[in-house]
Amino acid sequence: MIELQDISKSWDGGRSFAVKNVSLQVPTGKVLALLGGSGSGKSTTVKMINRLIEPTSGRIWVNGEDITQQDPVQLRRRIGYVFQSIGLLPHMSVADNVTLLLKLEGVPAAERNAIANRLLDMVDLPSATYANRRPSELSGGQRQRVGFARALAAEPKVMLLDEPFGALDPVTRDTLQIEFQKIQRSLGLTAVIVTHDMAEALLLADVIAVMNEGEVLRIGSPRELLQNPGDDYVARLLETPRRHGELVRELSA
Ligand SMILES: Nc1ncnc2c1ncn2[C@@H]1O[C@H](COP(=O)(O)OP(=O)(O)OP(=O)(O)O)[C@@H](O)[C@H]1O
Repeated sequence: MIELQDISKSWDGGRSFAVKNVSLQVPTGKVLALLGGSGSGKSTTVKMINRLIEPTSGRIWVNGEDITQQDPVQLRRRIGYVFQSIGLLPHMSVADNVTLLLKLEGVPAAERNAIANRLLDMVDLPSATYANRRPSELSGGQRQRVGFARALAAEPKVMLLDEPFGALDPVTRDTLQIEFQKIQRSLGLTAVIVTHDMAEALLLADVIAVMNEGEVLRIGSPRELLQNPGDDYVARLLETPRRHGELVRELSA
């Protein structure tokens, strides 16, 4: 469904690379986590999939189509995009934020309201309470849910999520991770999720690609990485969730 072939991005004419020779495949209905430290090239990689950034070289296909052949605006309407700062419009109601793109496409108001209500209920923001609020009247976690609902409004088959849970407290993050997983599975979404949190990648992803300095160091399922990190850096990233898991198990024994 999503394929990156030998993708590179340089901002300075080839002297250094934000992303270097990255090749990845995400099968239909699966979740790929791009995991790595700050500046490792995760966001740049994900933004090349919806053409917010153009690669210096390499090719990308989404659903069998070369994305360079597609109009970027049309492409972005078909790909859900959730990011940490969310970008809700403050003067609009929650419902209008969710269906903004549909309004631009000329969908009538009554239909938009019905869609907004259904999506808000889906992300556990009961529409009777939340549809008419302004974004400033929501908590950070609730705003992130609106961001999800908005990304789902165009019924995308592909979803890109850039650190969607990064700014949330651990309990809210956990709840939203589980809800995302439920929605992703029930809609059969193909997703790429950027994270620096190994525990999140282990929990949510079918495949994890570990990035460092613009390159993919290791690709594998959570089980494959746990059984064989294959690299010192990957092993170090796995240490924290492993230690936490063991500690909790010991304490509850
Ligand atoms: N517009 C830009 N111009 C020049 N360099 C850039 C630009 N955007 C990103 N970079 C550089 O590209 C590299 C990769 O950045 P990127 O945002 O992809 O990293 P990241 O892994 O997503 O990091 P973080 O977790 O901190 O968001 C960094 O060294 C960054 O400084």
